[in-house]
Amino acid sequence: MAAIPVVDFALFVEDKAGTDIARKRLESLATINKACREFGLFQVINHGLDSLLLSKVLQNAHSFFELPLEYKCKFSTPNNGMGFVHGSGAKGGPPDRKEHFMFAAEDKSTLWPDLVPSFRATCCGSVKTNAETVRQHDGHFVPKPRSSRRNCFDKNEDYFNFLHYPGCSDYQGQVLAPHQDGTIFTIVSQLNRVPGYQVLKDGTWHLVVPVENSLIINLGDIIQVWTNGLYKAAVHCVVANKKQRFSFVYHHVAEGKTRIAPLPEFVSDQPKYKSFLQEEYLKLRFENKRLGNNFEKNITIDYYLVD
Ligand SMILES: O=C(O)CCC(=O)C(=O)O
Ligand SMILES: [Fe+2]
Repeated sequence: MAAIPVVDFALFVEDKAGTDIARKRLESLATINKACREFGLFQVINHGLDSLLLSKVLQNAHSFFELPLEYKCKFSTPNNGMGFVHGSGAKGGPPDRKEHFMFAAEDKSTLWPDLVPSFRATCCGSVKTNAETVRQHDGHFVPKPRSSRRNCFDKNEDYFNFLHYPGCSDYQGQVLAPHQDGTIFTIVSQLNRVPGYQVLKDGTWHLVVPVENSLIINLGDIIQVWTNGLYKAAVHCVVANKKQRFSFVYHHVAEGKTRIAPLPEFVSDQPKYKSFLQEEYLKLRFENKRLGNNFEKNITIDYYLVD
């Protein structure tokens, strides 16, 4: 079975010179490049996200999801998909066996659960450190469009999601349906290291074993379009585990008005995708889900394929 690489990001920040470190950096970049083409995903260690902060995030997730459903539902905002969501999953497909709390990095209107006093501060702290990690490392795997570089990341429209998958003793199937993220990329922390996250490659599902203090970097649709299909948006799902599982997921998106299209340096023949706005694609996906369209009709990036 093909192994999913674990890349050490410390290599890129260490203030060291020399041929040995230069060689290791090049090797890691080659590993990342291969993983992005094959899986659309790799794991990283020494990523700059403080393990103490992540353990606080886990404590908060425990405290919040243990609260009664009735209380948690007060934090639902169905018109924008943010806040607390119980279950969900596309209509016509199996329901997802999970609950989550989603918030946008810059959204001041988020309602925070008062019964978990440190929830908000921990979340906001993680926004900052995630953003720093991205700034430091995204150049190793994100081919940024030169023309729109300036406006693409100026405005932070990123969003975060806490997920809780209750332990399943009588069910072994998927608890989060297979999908690709409509983002540039997504950073997943398998908070309590309970396995479940799987990625599809050549028709086979591969478990992404949670290595201590690691994060999953999973490429989204936007990188697939920018690279004209060279890099894959990871097809991923979560399968049931006897133990409850917590994850913390950071969705990194381009500024809404960014026009997304294959970058010229990746197009040798024909562009495979038509151009679109990042916000238009996210809205289309959300509306499609909200209106309960058929499972088969889920909007994916194939919607923009050139005929
Ligand atoms: O819970 C996980 O590990 C993955 C969640 C996920 O794929 C998502 O939020 O898009
Ligand atoms: Fe996802």
